[in-house]
Amino acid sequence: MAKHAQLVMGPAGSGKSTYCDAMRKYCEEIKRVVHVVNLDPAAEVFEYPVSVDIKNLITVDEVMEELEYGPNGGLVYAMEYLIENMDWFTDEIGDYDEDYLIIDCPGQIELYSHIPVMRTLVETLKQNGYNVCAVFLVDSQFILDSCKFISGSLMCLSAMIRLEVPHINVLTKVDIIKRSQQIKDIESFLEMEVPDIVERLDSETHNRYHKLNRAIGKLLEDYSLVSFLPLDITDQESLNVLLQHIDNSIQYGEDVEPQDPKNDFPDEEDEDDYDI
Ligand SMILES: Nc1nc2c(ncn2[C@@H]2O[C@H](COP(=O)(O)OP(=O)(O)OP(=O)(O)O)[C@@H](O)[C@H]2O)c(=O)[nH]1
Ligand SMILES: [Mg+2]
Repeated sequence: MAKHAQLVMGPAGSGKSTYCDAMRKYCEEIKRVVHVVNLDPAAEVFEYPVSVDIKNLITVDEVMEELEYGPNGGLVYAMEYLIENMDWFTDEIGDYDEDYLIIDCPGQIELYSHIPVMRTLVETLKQNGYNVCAVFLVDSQFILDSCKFISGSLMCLSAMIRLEVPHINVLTKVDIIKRSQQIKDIESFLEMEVPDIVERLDSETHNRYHKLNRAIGKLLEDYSLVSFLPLDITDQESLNVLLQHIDNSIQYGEDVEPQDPKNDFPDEEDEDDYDI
């Protein structure tokens, strides 16, 4: 039987560890046996029980002390050390062969952009029989205008292209957006077609960038990338919809009906939006 894992990635503070805990709790409620793997060698406090912890292999503090690296260099060194010790990782996850893994990654963006750590990790998981879904989290507050939206989308695209596994982009902290009355701004981005986003971008940038705006728009359109699933972790139904998308992408379970992420925005006035 195929094994299944979510690789939870995204920039610093985007809500990865909070998501891992919320998703773990939700999975436990629906009687799915899950284990959370911590791959952040600088993490200090955990909300979730840690089943596999990179800190048992190496910590950023050790690297900083012994090699006199700074925190970012220390993190990169520790992740490269993990890659050189993939046997350790394979042994550790081997204890949870039957179960679903949720893997909490560090937030340094260079891990996703220009060093091959995540790619090697994904390859190792695949070799061990795992179907992996990349769950890429972006803080919803960072896509509230078209420039940020485009840069967030390109960040997701770069991770997606490097990993070559099913990929789901998630907008986190929607509970905050709901409270601050900015939900309509986010909704308008999620509903917008790429040409409209480019038009909006044009109106916010100098003429000399318009050609570039269109080229970026085409890139995003070609990869069908402007697709985010909004997540309000205070709403069980929001977690349910996201989990169904992830399950569907990695063929977990048999009766999962796919839905268009753009239609799944959690709407306080219309709870029926979530009915599947
Ligand atoms: N209200 C709200 N706060 C959130 C949510 N997700 C995360 N936070 C808060 O955002 C901060 C960062 O969350 P983390 O889960 O630590 O983010 P992270 O991506 O794991 O951060 P790094 O590991 O440092 O990259 C914390 O203060 C969380 O409590 C959310 O869905 N809603
Ligand atoms: Mg974290």
